[in-house]
Amino acid sequence: MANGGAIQLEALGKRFLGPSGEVSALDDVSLDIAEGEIFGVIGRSGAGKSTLLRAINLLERPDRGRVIVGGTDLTALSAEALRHERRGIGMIFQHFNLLARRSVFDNVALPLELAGLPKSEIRARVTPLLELVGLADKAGQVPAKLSGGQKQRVGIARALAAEPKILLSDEATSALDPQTTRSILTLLKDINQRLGLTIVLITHEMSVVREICDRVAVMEQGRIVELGSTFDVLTRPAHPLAREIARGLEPELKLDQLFGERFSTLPVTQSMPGGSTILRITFTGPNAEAPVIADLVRRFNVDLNILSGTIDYIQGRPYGVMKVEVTGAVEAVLAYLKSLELGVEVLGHVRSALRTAL
Ligand SMILES: Nc1ncnc2c1ncn2[C@@H]1O[C@H](COP(=O)(O)OP(=O)(O)OP(=O)(O)O)[C@@H](O)[C@H]1O
Repeated sequence: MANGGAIQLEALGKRFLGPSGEVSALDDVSLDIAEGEIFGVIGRSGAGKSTLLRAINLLERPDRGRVIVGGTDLTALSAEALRHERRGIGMIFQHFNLLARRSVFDNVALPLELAGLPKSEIRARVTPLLELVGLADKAGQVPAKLSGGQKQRVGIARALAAEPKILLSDEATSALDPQTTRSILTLLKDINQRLGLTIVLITHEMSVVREICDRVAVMEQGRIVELGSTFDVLTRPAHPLAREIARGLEPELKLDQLFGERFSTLPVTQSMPGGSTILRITFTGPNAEAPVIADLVRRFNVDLNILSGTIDYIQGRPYGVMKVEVTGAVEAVLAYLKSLELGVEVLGHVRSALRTAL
């Protein structure tokens, strides 16, 4: 089927009756996911991420709207036809969902057994999958003997057994330590590139999104509140929640602890002469790698104290964030930074130590 891994969600709605009344888990959600894309859905607990993911294979049937996968409207299919289409959509889970008594090989073979494939064909499919996920030497082990990362590799191999076009990942790395998370994400990226698989993953960790997603949707109360390339959402978030999540990746700088009661987020006024201003500068665009700090000091003769700085690569593009304390011609500094198309935000102001002492 051409375009088998493309997903179109059209005006999905889903309500649940919870203990405190009706909850709108999906509120008019429309979304196109391209074949071969790694798409992330992020948001707080209860935002509707799982409901959205599970709507893609109709494990959760929406009350309203259409789910079109590879050009086929799943919501219009008979139970039998839906079962068939679902084979094209694999799924992996936070808690792996492996069968404890079955060996690694037999766990991966299970969907093929259920589909009635002959033993020889099952072997011919499972063996290369175990190699793909790096578990060829564990085929005879039971899951209890494996680490969390290895269990998730079994889950991935099992999800791939039916040769799906789409892989849904439901918090697949949430139970893993950061290093194992990284290795699983690397594996998913590898699978995406080698097999051209579309991957839709939900997570509450922006670090996961940053690592592998091409695009990301941010959800809140059943709605998509921000949608864009991972780079754009991380570096230029528009919605307050997206901003908060993106900022969560930056090292925390407690300005009120650093400067005590001299720090204020209120705009600078005449009552605070001689103070300094704290700026957050983001380095993207054509001047992302220009020596801006030295330039500022030279041009405007300001005092500039670097409080924190990070440089990151998102989807292979450099992105830096620096927090600085500027004493002197702040207005001119702000105008200059903006003219360079750098992001700049005033985080607050610090009264001069001298005035406090008086
Ligand atoms: N089967 C259900 N019955 C009743 N309410 C449900 C059911 N499934 C989900 N909900 C509610 O729908 C809303 C969205 O839930 P959902 O699990 O999709 O959110 P989520 O973003 O995946 O959250 P989490 O990260 O905690 O898994 C929540 O308010 C949840 O309590």
